[in-house]
Amino acid sequence: MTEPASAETASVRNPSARLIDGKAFAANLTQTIAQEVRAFHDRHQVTPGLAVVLVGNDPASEVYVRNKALQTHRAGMRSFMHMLPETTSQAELLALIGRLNHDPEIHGILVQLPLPAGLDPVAITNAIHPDKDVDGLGEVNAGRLALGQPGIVPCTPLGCLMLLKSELGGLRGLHAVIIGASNLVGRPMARLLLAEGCTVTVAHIDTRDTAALARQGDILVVATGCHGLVRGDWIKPGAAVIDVGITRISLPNGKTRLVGDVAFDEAVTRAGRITPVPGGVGPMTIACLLNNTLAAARRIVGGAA
Ligand SMILES: Nc1nc2c(c(=O)[nH]1)N[C@@H](CN(C=O)c1ccc(C(=O)N[C@@H](CCC(=O)O)C(=O)O)cc1)CN2
Repeated sequence: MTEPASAETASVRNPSARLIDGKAFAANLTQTIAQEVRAFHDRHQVTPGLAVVLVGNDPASEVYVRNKALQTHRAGMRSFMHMLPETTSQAELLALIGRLNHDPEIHGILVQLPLPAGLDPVAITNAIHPDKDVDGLGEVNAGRLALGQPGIVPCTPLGCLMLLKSELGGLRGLHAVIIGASNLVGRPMARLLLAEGCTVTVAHIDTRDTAALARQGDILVVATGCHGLVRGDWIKPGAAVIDVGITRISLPNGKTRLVGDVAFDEAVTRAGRITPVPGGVGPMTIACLLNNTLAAARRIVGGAA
């Protein structure tokens, strides 16, 4: 009698993973948020407002904050951009955050990272009022997530979780391996997956034999900023691979290209599902920011829809 194909043999016979289309998912989510923003406005005569603060001239950050403003408008919310010079002092930035904390037209505040050297990202993130901390990076919201309490969840891990749940359904009992332990992605991702009932392993810069750990993951989330780190043979056949890395590399023809932390051409022959770069996790980060801003406005205005 022929044995039924396991996830492993099926994936080896079918060498191309299913692409997880984060761009399409994010577009749908943004459309739903826009409808909810209209309903919220009809009920409360309030338009959710998001303040984004950029210090300095990092070209990638400039692209991200421009896209945030564009998507905020598309969702029917108000966008308040604060573009500050590289020379901005910690005291000046804290004073701005203080004003935004008290501004009734602002329901969400975000300071774009990374900040220029000399500014303390921890002190600055913690200065944002927890109810307006739509990045979920301050100690109050991070603490709530660590304790399994409701709060605002960081945008990129929230986006990864939405993609995983829509692809896999329930995650309970799966082994999730996360490579990278940053406060922005790896740590909150671990807490979210733990809350979903996954067994979670976090590999980091000092981990020995990360490849061997990665091979155990039914889910593999990679957020290291080290492009091409994860090779095809690091991936458990049939695994769901979420590539958070985005690096712009130069090509021999003088052009540039965005690539992830996963060697995509190799991974696609082993994984069951995989996010591309671009078009995978990145667009979800901005859609989840809109999601968090609407949720913050709902809480601030009175908890109603
Ligand atoms: N305060 C924060 N700073 C940073 C965060 C964050 O969540 N909060 N995340 C990243 C950058 N980021 C959002 O800020 C971000 C990165 C990438 C994308 C995105 O849509 N990427 C596209 C490609 C875009 C391009 O052409 O360059 C994709 O992957 O398809 C959105 C947001 C660090 N800082």
